[in-house]
Amino acid sequence: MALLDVKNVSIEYTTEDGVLKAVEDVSFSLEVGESVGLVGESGCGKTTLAKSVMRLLSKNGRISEGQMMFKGEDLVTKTEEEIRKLRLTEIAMVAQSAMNALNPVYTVGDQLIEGIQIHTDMTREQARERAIEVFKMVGLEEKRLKSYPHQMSGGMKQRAIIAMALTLNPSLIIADEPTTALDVVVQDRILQQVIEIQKKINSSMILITHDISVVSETCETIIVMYGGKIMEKASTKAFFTKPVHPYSLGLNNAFPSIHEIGEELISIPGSPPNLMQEQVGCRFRARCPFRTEICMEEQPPLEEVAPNHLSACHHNKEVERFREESQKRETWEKVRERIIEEIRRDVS
Ligand SMILES: Nc1ncnc2c1ncn2[C@@H]1O[C@H](COP(=O)(O)OP(=O)(O)OP(=O)(O)O)[C@@H](O)[C@H]1O
Repeated sequence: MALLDVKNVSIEYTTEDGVLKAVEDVSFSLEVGESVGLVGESGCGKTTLAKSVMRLLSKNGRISEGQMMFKGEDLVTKTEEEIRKLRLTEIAMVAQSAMNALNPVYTVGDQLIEGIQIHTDMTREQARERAIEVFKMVGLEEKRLKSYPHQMSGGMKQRAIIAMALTLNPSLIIADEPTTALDVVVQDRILQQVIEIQKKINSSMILITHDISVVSETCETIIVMYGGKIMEKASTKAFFTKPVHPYSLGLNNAFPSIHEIGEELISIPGSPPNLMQEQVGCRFRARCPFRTEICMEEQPPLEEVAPNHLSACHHNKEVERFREESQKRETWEKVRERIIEEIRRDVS
C-alpha cells in the first residue's frame, strides 16, 4: 500500500472575482521512503496541493473533489482534531521562510521542547534529550537551544525549523521551498542534510521547488505541474535523460545546472493560464510550439509513455521530434511571435 495516495483531487479558492480552480483532478501516489519533487512555475498549484495534504489551506480554499488516502485513511474527511494529531507526528511541513514563524520571545530550545511535549508523553528531560539529538542531526550545537531567534542567522533558524519538523520521525515530510530564503551554499548544505535525515528515518518526502536542478540531485521521482494539473510524472533519471512533455522540454532548456557549461539557456515565452477562467483544451497550448487542433479543444489525459512514466500530451508519440526541435532557439522564438500576433489580434 502506498503511504499517500492522492486521487482525483481538485482544490479551489473563493475570491471576490469568482472561483479560482488552483488544482484540478490531480492524482499521484507516494511509497514509503520515496522522495518526490513537485516542480512548476509560480502559481501552478504546488503549495496549494502541499497545504491541502496538511489541511492547512487558507479559509477561502477548499478541497472540492477527491480523496487523499494516508496509510489507508482519507485525510479529506478527517475532523480538525484528528488532523491536528497527525501534524508533526505523522506529517510534517517545512514551509517557505518558515524561520519567520519562530516566536521571538522564547528560546528556540523552549519552543522545540514544548512542541515535543505537546505531541508526546515525554518528560521535559526526555524532550530535551530529543531536541539535542535533532539539533545535532541538522548541524546545530546543543548550546543553540538557549538562543533566541534574533541571536541566530537565517540558516540557523531554518535548520532549527527543520529540526522541529523532523523531531517526531514523521512518515511524510513536506518541504515547500525549504531553503529559498538562504544563500546558495547554505541552501545546498541544508538540503543535503534534510535528505540524509529523511533517508535515515525512512520517511517519504514531497519537495516543492521551482528549480528542477534541485530535484535532479535529491529526489527519486519528479512531478511537473502546470496550470493546476500534472503534466508529467517520471523517475528523475528518466525525466532528465528522456523528458516527454513539451512543457518539460521547455523547462529543461531554462535551467543552467543540468546543462553543459556554456550552453545557451532558452526560456519559455508567455505566461501560465488564468485559473479564474474555464480551461479548454490543453493548458499549455498557448505556449506550446507543437500544438495542433486537438490541443485547442480537448484536455489531454495523463498517459503512460513508459513504465512509471506519465505525460499529459496529445502527441506523446512524437516526442523524438519534439526533443530535437525544442533545443532550437527558433522553435521558441516562433512561439513568442505567435503570442504577440494573438495579442495584437485580440486588441484590434
Ligand atoms: N488564498 C488564496 N486565495 C486565492 N487564490 C489563491 C490563494 N492562494 C493561492 N491562490 C492562487 O492559486 C493558484 C496556485 O497558487 P500556489 O501558491 O499553490 O502556486 P505555487 O505553484 O505554489 O506558486 P509559488 O511557487 O509562487 O508558491 C495561483 O493562481 C494563486 O494565485
